[in-house]
Amino acid sequence: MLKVAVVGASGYTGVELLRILHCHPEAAVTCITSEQSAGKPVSDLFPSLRGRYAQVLENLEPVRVAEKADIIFTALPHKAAMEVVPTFLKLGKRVIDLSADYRFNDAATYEQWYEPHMNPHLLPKAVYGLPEVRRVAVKGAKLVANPGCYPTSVILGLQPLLKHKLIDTTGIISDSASGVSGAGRGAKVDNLYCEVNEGFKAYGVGGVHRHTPEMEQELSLLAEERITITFTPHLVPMDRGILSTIYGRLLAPATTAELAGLYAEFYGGEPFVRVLPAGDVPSTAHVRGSNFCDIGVVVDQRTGRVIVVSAIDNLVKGASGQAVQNMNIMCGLPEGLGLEGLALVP
Ligand SMILES: NC(=O)C1=CN([C@@H]2O[C@H](COP(=O)(O)OP(=O)(O)OC[C@H]3O[C@@H](n4cnc5c(N)ncnc54)[C@H](OP(=O)(O)O)[C@@H]3O)[C@@H](O)[C@H]2O)C=CC1
Ligand SMILES: CC(=O)N[C@@H](CCC(=O)OP(=O)(O)O)C(=O)O
Repeated sequence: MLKVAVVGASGYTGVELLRILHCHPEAAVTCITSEQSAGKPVSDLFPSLRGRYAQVLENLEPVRVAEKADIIFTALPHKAAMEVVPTFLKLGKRVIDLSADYRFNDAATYEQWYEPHMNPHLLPKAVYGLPEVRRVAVKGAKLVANPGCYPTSVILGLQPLLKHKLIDTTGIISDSASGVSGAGRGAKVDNLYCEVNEGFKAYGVGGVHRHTPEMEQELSLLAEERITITFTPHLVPMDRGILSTIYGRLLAPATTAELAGLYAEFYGGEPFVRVLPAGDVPSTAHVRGSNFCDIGVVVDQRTGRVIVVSAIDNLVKGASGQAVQNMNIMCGLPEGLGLEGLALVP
C-alpha cells in the first residue's frame, strides 16, 4: 500500500484528490495539510467526506510530512510549492506537483510569467505529466509537474493535428471556457455567486494568461517548431468543467470523417481520451467527475478550417485525476487504478 500525503488538502484540487484516493485500492492517505484549518477534521470542511476520512488537517512541516508518506501531492499555489518540493525530494520522496512551479523547461519563461524561481536546477529533472504525450518519462520521474487545466484540454485537442503536420502552425486559436472552481477555493469578489451567475465573460484577453506559454512550450515540442497560439479563457457559471474550441487552418483538404478516423486511431490505446463519432462534439456534462477528455473534430469546408472541441473536468483530468494517473504510472500500477470508476453523470 502506498502512503500518500495531500499537501493543500483544504483546496479544491486537494479535496478532489481525497475523493479519488478514497477509492484507490493501493493508496492510503497518511497526511493532509492546511494552514488556515490546521487542527480541524477534514470532514468539518467537506462534509461529503464524513465517515470516510477521520484525519485531522495539520500544518505543512515538510520533514514531518515526508516522514509519513512515500508519495506527496502538492496541491498548493505556485511559489508555495517550490518552497517545499526540494525538501521532499531531498528526503527521497516522489512528488506530483499540481502548481505551475515545475512545468517550464526554462526558468526564464517561468520568471517572465510568474516570479523568480527558487530552485531552477530542478526544472530539467521535472517531467511535464501529460501521460498521453510523455508516458515513458513519467514512469521514471521523481518529480512530475502536473499540467494546467486549460493546457490539458488544448494540447490533447491539438496533438494529432500537429504530430501529423496537418495544420498551419501560425494562427491557431483556442477559445476555452472554465467553471469557477478553476480559480481555487480562496475567497475572491470576482468569483462570488452574484458576480458570476447568469453571465459569461472572457478574461485574460490578448495573450496575457499564464497558460499561454505553457501551451506554447508543449505545442512547439509536438510540432517540432516554434508555435504561438491565441488563447482566450472564459468564465462560465458552472462549478466545474472546461470546454476548449480550437481552430486551425488545414494545409490540405480533408473531411470530418477522415479526421475523426485519424483521431480515433491516434488515441485508440488511450484509456482516458474518448474520440467522438464524426460530427459529434463533446459537452462538459458528459465528463463531469470523470478523468476523461472527450474530443470531437469537425472540418468547416467553407473556410478550410478544422475545429476541435475538447471537454474535461478541470478538477479531474485537468488536475487531481491526472495527478493520480501520473502516480499510477510512476509506481508501476495499472494506469486507471482508482480512476475507472469515477462518477459518470448521465
Ligand atoms: N482549481 C483547478 O481547477 C486547478 C488548479 N491547479 C493548480 O493546483 C494548485 C491548487 O489549486 P486549488 O486547489 O484550486 O487551490 P485552492 O486555493 O483551492 O487551495 C490551495 C491550497 O493550498 C493551501 N495553501 C495556500 N497557501 C499556502 C501556503 N503558503 N503554504 C501552505 N499551504 C498553502 C491552502 O490551504 P489553507 O488556505 O487552508 O491554509 C489550500 O489547501 C494551484 O497551483 C492551481 O493553480 C491546476 C489545475 C486545475
Ligand atoms: C477559472 C479560472 O480562474 N481558472 C484559472 C486556472 C488556473 C489554474 O488552475 O492554473 P495553474 O494550475 O496553472 O495555476 C485561471 O484562469 O487562472
